[in-house]
Amino acid sequence: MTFLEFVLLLLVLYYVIYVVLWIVLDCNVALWYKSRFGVSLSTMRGQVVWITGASSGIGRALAVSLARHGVRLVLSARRQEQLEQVQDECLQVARGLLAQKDVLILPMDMLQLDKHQSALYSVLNHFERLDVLVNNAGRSQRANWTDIEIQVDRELFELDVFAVVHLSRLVVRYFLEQNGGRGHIAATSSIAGFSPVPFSATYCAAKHALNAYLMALKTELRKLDVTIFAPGPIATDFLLEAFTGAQGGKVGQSTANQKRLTAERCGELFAVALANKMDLTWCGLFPVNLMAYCARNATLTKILGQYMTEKTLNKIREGKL
Ligand SMILES: NC(=O)c1ccc[n+]([C@@H]2O[C@H](COP(=O)([O-])OP(=O)(O)OC[C@H]3O[C@@H](n4cnc5c(N)ncnc54)[C@H](O)[C@@H]3O)[C@@H](O)[C@H]2O)c1
Repeated sequence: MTFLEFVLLLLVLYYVIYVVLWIVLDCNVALWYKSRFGVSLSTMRGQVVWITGASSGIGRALAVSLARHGVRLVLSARRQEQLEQVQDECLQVARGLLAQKDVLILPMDMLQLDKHQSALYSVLNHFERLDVLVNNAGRSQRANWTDIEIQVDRELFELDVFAVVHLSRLVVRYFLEQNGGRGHIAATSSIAGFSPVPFSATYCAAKHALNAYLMALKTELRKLDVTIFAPGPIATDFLLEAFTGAQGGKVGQSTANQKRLTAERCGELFAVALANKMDLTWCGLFPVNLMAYCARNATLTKILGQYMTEKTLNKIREGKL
């Protein structure tokens, strides 16, 4: 065998192994590797992590994963009662690593931008520090592109983009002015944030915009850690509250019996991404993971676009394939 043939063989082997990993793993290879051999979550013990949208789904699962390792938490969402339940769950799994004062409940509506500053003061008064902000609160969408009212585009962007950017700016200023420029901003984006899917045009655009805002932040402030965590379909109740195309509309559907990654697994992987300060990671069951890889590669995206019909894409994201 010539040297060239040997190199080609290695290249083919490399791709074969990678494709197999894309099929069997439920997240990107780097995240899977960090979950096994990366920095342990216990290195975050004592840090203060503020999670928005912590009352249910991914936010709740992330809070529980972090609490297990003694990470101090600020839990924000609109519903106090649900936040109290998450607080109880966190204290239970922490098994003595956390006391009640270590899990602060801070109810807030992300859309009330004028309350963001006082919410940040409350966090700092309570803990005297903040290490990580996780922008997780958000709503999805199901609607035909042509039917979406412009008010819906605006409302979705208000919550999924502008509220996140506003709160993040305040926290980044705190990092710059009182923390030597060090700190960590994270957000729950979506695979739809780099690989558009049908019937969620505003949502796809919002998550793309969010990614761009955060990537731009990282280019300006290199000392800052920025994590974009992009899940595929996850088994949460997010479709109950998801936007439609009509103003005031909600999809009101359950995701029960759909093929989706569990919120618990998603929360664990998100926690690993934070502990390892990863910049862009994603998770999802086959074929979502494979699609995410293709979307990151322009040539593969073109090929995928030619063979995936809108029906197939929709089946995948609705957990029916
Ligand atoms: N479930 C999925 O398949 C999936 C996939 C990719 C990305 N995501 C993203 O994950 C994040 C969490 O969604 P989820 O699936 O856990 O759904 P969820 O509905 O269980 O959680 C959404 C959270 O955001 C909060 N929230 C909504 N509007 C708010 C407001 N105005 N102010 C404060 N909090 C508000 C809710 O109370 C809840 O705590 C969202 O940003 C969503 O876009 C979800």
